[in-house]
Amino acid sequence: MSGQSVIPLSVVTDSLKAYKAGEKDAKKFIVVDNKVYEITDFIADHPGGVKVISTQIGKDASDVFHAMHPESAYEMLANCYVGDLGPEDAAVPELDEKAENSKRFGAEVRALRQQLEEQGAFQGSHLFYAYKVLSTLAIGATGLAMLYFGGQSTWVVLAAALVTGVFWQQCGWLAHDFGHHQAYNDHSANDVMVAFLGGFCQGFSLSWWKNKHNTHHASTNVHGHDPDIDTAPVLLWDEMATATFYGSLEDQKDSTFSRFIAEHILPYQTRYYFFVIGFARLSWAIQSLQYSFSVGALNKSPSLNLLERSMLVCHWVLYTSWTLLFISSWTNMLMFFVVSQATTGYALALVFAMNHSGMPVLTQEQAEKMEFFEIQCVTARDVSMGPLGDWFFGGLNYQIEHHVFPDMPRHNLPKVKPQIKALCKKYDILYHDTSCLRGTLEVLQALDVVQKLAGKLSQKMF
Ligand code: HEM
Repeated sequence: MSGQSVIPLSVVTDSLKAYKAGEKDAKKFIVVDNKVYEITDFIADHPGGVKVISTQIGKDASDVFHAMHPESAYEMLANCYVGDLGPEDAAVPELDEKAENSKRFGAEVRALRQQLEEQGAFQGSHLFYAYKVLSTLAIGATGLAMLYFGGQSTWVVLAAALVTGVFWQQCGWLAHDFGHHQAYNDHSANDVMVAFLGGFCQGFSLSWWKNKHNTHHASTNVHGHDPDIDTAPVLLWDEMATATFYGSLEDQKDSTFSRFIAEHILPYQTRYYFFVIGFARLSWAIQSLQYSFSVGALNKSPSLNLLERSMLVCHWVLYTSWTLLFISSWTNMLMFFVVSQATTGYALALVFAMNHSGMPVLTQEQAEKMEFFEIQCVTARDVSMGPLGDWFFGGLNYQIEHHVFPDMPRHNLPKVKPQIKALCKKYDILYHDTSCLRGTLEVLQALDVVQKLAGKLSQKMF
């Protein structure tokens, strides 16, 4: 189609309505920089996965598109071009005061991104990442050496399990950075690093992680869309999820297990929260294996598939053989397994909970009226800490800045913090920056509010 075609905005928004109504054959469109792209056939082949691109059907995907794609994707995007929005649609004239404010905020953040790009703030420091990779591998080597030389002593095995747990956690943060392409401009170089650090060292699948995590970034804390807040029936994080979960039970009269959880477990979730997060690492590692060996690589590349799967297999083979070879008794082997898995579970989950739990959860309708950048600011929590805290959190305590600029290298996030904070202040947009203790209390408070609601719903239902 010629570049002169004008597509009414209603064509795009109607595709969202049709998608929500479950009309599978309806055409699907997105807008990027006031240009309309038809993605109906492309969705299934999207190299970033079906799930994440689907979050943007019928919407203006400009900011999220710019944040997640290399130059090569723009050439592909051009193939889907069908026309421009009309000038009246591009201007979006009838906005209420709140939406207008959000729009102006978004425009300033976009301008800031441009300015920061020109200053090189999105170029990862190779020295920083070399240091991070080597120092993290040194932690892993220390754990291994402890097992090798002291596998007969229960105390040394215990210490080695704690060190291994911290090693996996730090590998997770580094894989996260590479997964967002923070270190290299070449995306495949970053992906190889994720396969090594995330797959081989930590036991998590690159594609599983990207599918889940990028969808989380594209629809942060949006009810029904963000996979990170969909943790039922283990934990419920907000009232909407609670109402949905209990509501769904009415239609499933035969779901004895879910009904048991709803009646006897969830109304006590604050009490068992600290117990259950100890299993987080094991659960994610199992999900990784299931995803990698059933769904496979996101972009369907056989070589990436092979790389991912062999990294995961090597991880488990080496972990098991070193446990069997270096630890002298079965009880110490069991202890090593439990403590190493649980340490990573706690070290990852406590940080994740602090990132978004207890922050506003949005309905799809609320999110549609907000700029991408506003959603990112209001749904994330920054935690102010010293260098040790920054290390433990892997820089994710600058969660607001990370969500506004996911591809910005970790080492530059503290530098842009004052700028994002000032913009939020200027536009009266929530910017929540707190201490580690306060953040933890907020997470527990959120769990408690939901626990009480679960109790009430359970009393009504059973
Ligand atoms: C016609 C529209 C689109 C085209 C042509 C396109 C193209 C691509 C391409 C080529 C890649 C691989 C990039 C790489 O080499 O790393 C990719 C990855 C990705 N895309 Fe898209 N994309 C489109 C729409 C979207 C939309 C609307 C989203 C919304 C969130 C999205 C999110 C992603 C994500 C998260 C990745 C994974 C990036 C990674 O490897 O980490 N894409 N896309």
